[in-house]
Amino acid sequence: MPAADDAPVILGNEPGSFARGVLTDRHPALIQQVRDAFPCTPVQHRALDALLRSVTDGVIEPLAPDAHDRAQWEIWGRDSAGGSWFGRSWFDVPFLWSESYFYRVLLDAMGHFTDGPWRGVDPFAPFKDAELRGTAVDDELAALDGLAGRSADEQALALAHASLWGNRADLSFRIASGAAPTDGGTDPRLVADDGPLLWSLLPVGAASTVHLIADNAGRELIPDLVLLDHLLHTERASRAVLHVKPYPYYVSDATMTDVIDSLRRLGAASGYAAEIGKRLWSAMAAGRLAVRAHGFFRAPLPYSAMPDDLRQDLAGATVTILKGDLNYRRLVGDRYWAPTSSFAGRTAYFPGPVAALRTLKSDVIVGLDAHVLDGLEASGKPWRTSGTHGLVQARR
Ligand SMILES: O=P(O)(O)OC[C@@]1(O)O[C@H](CO)[C@@H](O)[C@@H]1O
Repeated sequence: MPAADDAPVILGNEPGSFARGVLTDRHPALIQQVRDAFPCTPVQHRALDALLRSVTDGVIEPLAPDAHDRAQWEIWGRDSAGGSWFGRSWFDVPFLWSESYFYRVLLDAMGHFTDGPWRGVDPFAPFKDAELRGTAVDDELAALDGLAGRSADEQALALAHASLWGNRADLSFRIASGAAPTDGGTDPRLVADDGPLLWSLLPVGAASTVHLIADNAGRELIPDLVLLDHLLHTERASRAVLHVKPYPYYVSDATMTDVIDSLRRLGAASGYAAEIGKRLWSAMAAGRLAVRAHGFFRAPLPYSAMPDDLRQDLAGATVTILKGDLNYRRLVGDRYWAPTSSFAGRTAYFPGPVAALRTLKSDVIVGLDAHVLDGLEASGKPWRTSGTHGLVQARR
């Protein structure tokens, strides 16, 4: 796998690849799940049928002429040779692009952008709600009580790991379980751990501003919020900015509605979770915690293409933390990089110090030590895509 900038872009057409499996299996299954979760109208059923036909046998169609963002997607759909992804097979265009566009068309099929009763309805809300109301979240919130008596450093480590593994919807605040070592020991599931560098970027009392680019709602967003509360409460940060998606995206990606739901869930809990909920509520009122939903967060593009206003905003961060797999793909570029190529090199364009907390769920990976890579490859297991491994990577 090449280290150079011309590393192959991940497409969906390689037989047996993870990307192809997402297009052939996950997208049709998701259409069915959405169909089953809502009392769909004939118009919606027809639109979902059309999307299913398109993703299985057809080509990528442009948005309707009156779609509010048609012109934007036409620009985003240009290839580097001046052609267009529209009219091509879903399998033959960049995976990042086809996945993003799939979600855009799915929202259209459900009438999300059309005047009428379905405008603004989140097609993924039933799944998000079920997760947020589930007993697993009760248990995870109750487990926060066990953290209250620990040192600030132990809490920081446990909460960062909870945020990381929350990306697998497998968060664990339970330091007693040994899942997330708090003694400075290494978590064997981490393929890279720049935790010490991350903490060195946020010394106590330095009036830092931390930005966090969120990923999923529910069992990931709650630990993300708890982590931000910790950074504010312990004065590792004096301001926090949470970036969410401007509309529902990638099944469970967090929107402002999800932030509100999570804050209400924390506030309605008991014990330490409720205390955290109250602090976050006050931090919002005081402007110490801000939420933003820039349109670029739903773009089918890497962050190297971010617009100037977002670049300037992130340039004001002491450190920007990116959560999850998709943000990682967009951070380093959705390509088959050499796994040992440098994380700092791949992210040099980013407008300030940056950190990634991610469980591995797709083929993209950089910044591995050669011996770590050898061990992973020797395991014979699908370590890149199974969500069994995670990473903390950072650069100043
Ligand atoms: O960003 P997340 O939530 O960690 O994961 C998103 C993701 O793993 O799910 C897709 C498969 O459905 C991948 O293509 C994509 O990267």
